[in-house]
Amino acid sequence: MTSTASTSTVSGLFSSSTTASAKRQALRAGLDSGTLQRWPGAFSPLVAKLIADIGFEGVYVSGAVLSADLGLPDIGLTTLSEVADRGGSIARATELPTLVDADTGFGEPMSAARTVAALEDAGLSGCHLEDQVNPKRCGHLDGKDVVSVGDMVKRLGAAVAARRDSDFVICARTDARAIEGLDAAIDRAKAYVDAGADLIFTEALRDLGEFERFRNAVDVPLLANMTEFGKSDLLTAEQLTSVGYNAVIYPVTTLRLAMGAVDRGLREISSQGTQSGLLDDMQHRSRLYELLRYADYNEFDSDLFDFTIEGASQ
Ligand SMILES: C[C@](O)(C(=O)O)[C@H](CC(=O)O)C(=O)O
Ligand SMILES: [Mg+2]
Repeated sequence: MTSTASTSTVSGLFSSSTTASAKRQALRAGLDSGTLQRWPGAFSPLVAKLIADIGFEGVYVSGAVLSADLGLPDIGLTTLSEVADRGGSIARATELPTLVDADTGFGEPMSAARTVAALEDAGLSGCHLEDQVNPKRCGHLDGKDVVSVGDMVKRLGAAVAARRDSDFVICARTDARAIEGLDAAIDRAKAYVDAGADLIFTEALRDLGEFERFRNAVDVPLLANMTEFGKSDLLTAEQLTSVGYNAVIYPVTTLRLAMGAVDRGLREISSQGTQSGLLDDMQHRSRLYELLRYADYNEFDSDLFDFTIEGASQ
């Protein structure tokens, strides 16, 4: 080491400086705050850093994105270890709380219990468990099915019992709207609250009126899923706030944005033989280095940092 790093410079460089327990408290405080908590999906730890930098309240880790990233469809093929590992890497990269998609809990109630323990160990702030049958599928596709209320209550009960940090948020998702209708979905949500759910994920509601009806019927924090090209209208943060929702996820949005740009960019390189016309669409090296806090690592060891914007070719 060529220089002595101060504690403040080193803080958060190798893992977040906020403890898992403090992040869980922050998540709960956000849900109680009366302000809509906005949690974009991070397809990587780097994206989680950008989400924090732009000023969102939390980070979401999507099962659909995690599967797609592995080149797989979202049909329950991913494992608990893959989700805990990737979710943990993302949670570690940010000071914000991170909620992770735990699908159906990866099996029977005992597996749902083990899922909660593993996700707590990985430093996540909460997870959602859904009432779909195994194998599950994307909640905005037709042909999905749900387990009985009793089976989901057992799944949730096991998850709640396994929790060691009482601030770890257990979110129950009901997929029933698209199968049994809104009233049945609301009844299920009430049963899930009685089973110990802290937050209800109201999947695939159609329009603002349905979100409002859900809000009026259920007395715990509610989460809206603003995924694109699905069954729900894309409501604004203001609209969701106006009907009293507490949290919103944009689960696949950053992946769709990035993949759209990569698709266009690869086509241009293929047709033009160069990427030079694409530079304005790219994140600049200096912005990447800012997000990664390159300069602070350099202060830790001044042999590391050799980049200045002045010296860059573009
Ligand atoms: C929220 C979700 O569970 C996810 O895995 O991100 C998906 C999102 C999507 O496929 O658009 C879902 O709604 O089922
Ligand atoms: Mg999912």
